Parts: sequence; C-alpha cells; structure tokens
Amino acid sequence: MTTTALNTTTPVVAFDQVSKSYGSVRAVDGLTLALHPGETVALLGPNGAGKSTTLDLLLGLKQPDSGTVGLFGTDPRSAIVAGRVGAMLQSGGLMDEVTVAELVRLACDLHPRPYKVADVLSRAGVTQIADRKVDKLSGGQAQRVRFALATAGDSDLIVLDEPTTGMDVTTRQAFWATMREQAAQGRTVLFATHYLEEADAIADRVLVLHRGRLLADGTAAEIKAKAGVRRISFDLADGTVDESVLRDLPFLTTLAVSGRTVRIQSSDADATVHALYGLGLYPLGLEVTGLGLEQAFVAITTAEEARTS
Ligand SMILES: Nc1ncnc2c1ncn2[C@@H]1O[C@H](COP(=O)(O)OP(=O)(O)OP(=O)(O)O)[C@@H](O)[C@H]1O
Repeated sequence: MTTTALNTTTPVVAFDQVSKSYGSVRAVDGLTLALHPGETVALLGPNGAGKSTTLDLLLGLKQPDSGTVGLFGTDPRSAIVAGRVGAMLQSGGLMDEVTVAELVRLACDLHPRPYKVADVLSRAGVTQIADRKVDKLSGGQAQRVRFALATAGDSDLIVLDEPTTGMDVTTRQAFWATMREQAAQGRTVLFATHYLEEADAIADRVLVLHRGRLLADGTAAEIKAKAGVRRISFDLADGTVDESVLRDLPFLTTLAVSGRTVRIQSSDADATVHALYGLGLYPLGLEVTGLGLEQAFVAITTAEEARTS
C-alpha cells in the first residue's frame, strides 16, 4: 500500500504564510499549517471564515497571492495528477445525462490507482441507484455520489468540504464509518464542517479558522479547554433568586435564570462559585462542567470578534 511508503517527515499538507484576497476581502490571511499522515482533521469556522478558499488553495484550484502550498513535498497539481488526493467539494457539479455508474467509472478510469467500480459504488452506498441519471438524484444521494468520486482510487489524502450536508442520519453514520476505515489505513482525512458534534466525534485534530486566520489548533479537548469558560448550574430556594445580585458575580460571561434554576458561564468558575457562597447563597445541586465543542467554538470566535472589532 502506498501509505506505508510515505516519508513521515514530509507533511501531507504544508501551508507556509499563505494569503489569498478577493478584492478587499482577505479570505485567507498568513496561514501556516502542516498535516501529517493518518490524521483526521476537522476545519471549523463561521460562515465566510475562509474554509472553502483554504481547501481550494490546497487542491490547486486557486493560487495564493503570497506564501506557498505544498502537498506531499510537491505542488498541489503534481500531487493530484499522481492520484494522491481524493476530493469531495461542496458545490462540485455532477455531469448531467450520465448515470451514477458511468460517472463513477469515469472517475476510476482517471485515477492512476483505481478501485473496482462495483466496490466504489458499494462503499458509497449507491449500488441501488447506479443506473439512475445523476441529475435526477436527491440532495443526499448526490452527496453520496460525490463521496464515491472522492474515493474512486487509492489516494493518500481525502479532502471533504461539508461532506454530510443533506445526508440523513443513517447515511451520515455509514459515511463516517467509511472515513474512519480510510484513516485507520493511514490516509489523512481533512474535512470542513458546520456540524461541531461531527468534529468532536470524528476528528483527532480540530482547526478553528476565523477571518482567514487560525485561531485554534488542537484536539477537541484542547479546544474546549482553550475556551477557558465553564458552565455552572444550580437551583436556589424559592424567593432567593435575585438576578441583579447574580449579575455582579465575578468572571461571569453569561447568566440565564429560569424559575429557581440558574445557569452561568464563567471564565473562572472556581472564583465565581466561591463568590456565590460569599454572598450567603445556598446553591442546590451545583454542577460545574466544561463547555461542549460547540460552545467552546462560539466562545473562541466571539472573543476574537470582540478583540478585533
Ligand atoms: N469568488 C469570490 N469572490 C469574492 N469573494 C469571495 C469569493 N469566494 C469567497 N469570497 C469571500 O471570501 C471569504 C471567505 O469565503 P469562503 O467561502 O472561503 O469561506 P467559508 O469558511 O468556506 O464559508 P462558508 O462556511 O459560508 O462556506 C468570504 O468573505 C467570502 O465572501
């Protein structure tokens, strides 16, 4: 298998100070990044953060204004021609008037190390619709066909831009099971997503992009810790809930009171809880928990918005 022949000292993907603007919009801003064999990497970011542009630069579909993009120690185009990259893009149009099987066969024919057409169809779960015209597919079926095209041959890097958009739950689970197999065989999987729970469950590395810059890079647990915010929840006895008193607690970032139940986010939960008791309050059922990846993502990107605006 080709992956065993990989030189592990050469990054699969290497961005060095890469910038790309569209007019006055800086879509990617001085991005430096290295991805390694076998990593499953999620690319997160709010709308317009530069995720698709980053993937387009990586695939050589766009050229950087400055900086360099390398794939397997060479330029993107050479790596793609050598069949080292399989890609599934967000808006990748599918040819009209051909069947699913014909399109997949074409992708296999074009790949230097193709898999058997029947295997590709079956892995992507499109055997049943192999004879259908691709312009007659539902959104989720079209996504599966794009996935089949991305896995038509033995590639070392699989790039997926919001791959599960439009897929139902079962298809999504099957899709990720296949991706896990690919990663277990030493392939690098890079996917952009808006589904933070997918990033949390699937990726062993999470990149948070914001206005074209890398805000965070680490495991999901590290990203959650980086947000530095924890949640505190408790009940107060009837008649003791005074929102104005609670609002003055130190390190409080959000406060929500619902009946007797108080939910707080704090940038220093220990100090907030200490102050709570200091006020003479008696919280019942007190819980202090870390943020989920979704809240951590919001906390990190919102803090950056506040810092730069
Ligand atoms: N062809 C283009 N011409 C002009 N501006 C563009 C073009 N493509 C992208 N942009 C702008 O560049 C910025 C980054 O866009 P990009 O599509 O890379 O972000 P994204 O993170 O993929 O967004 P989304 O999550 O909405 O798909 C945005 O401000 C976008 O409006």
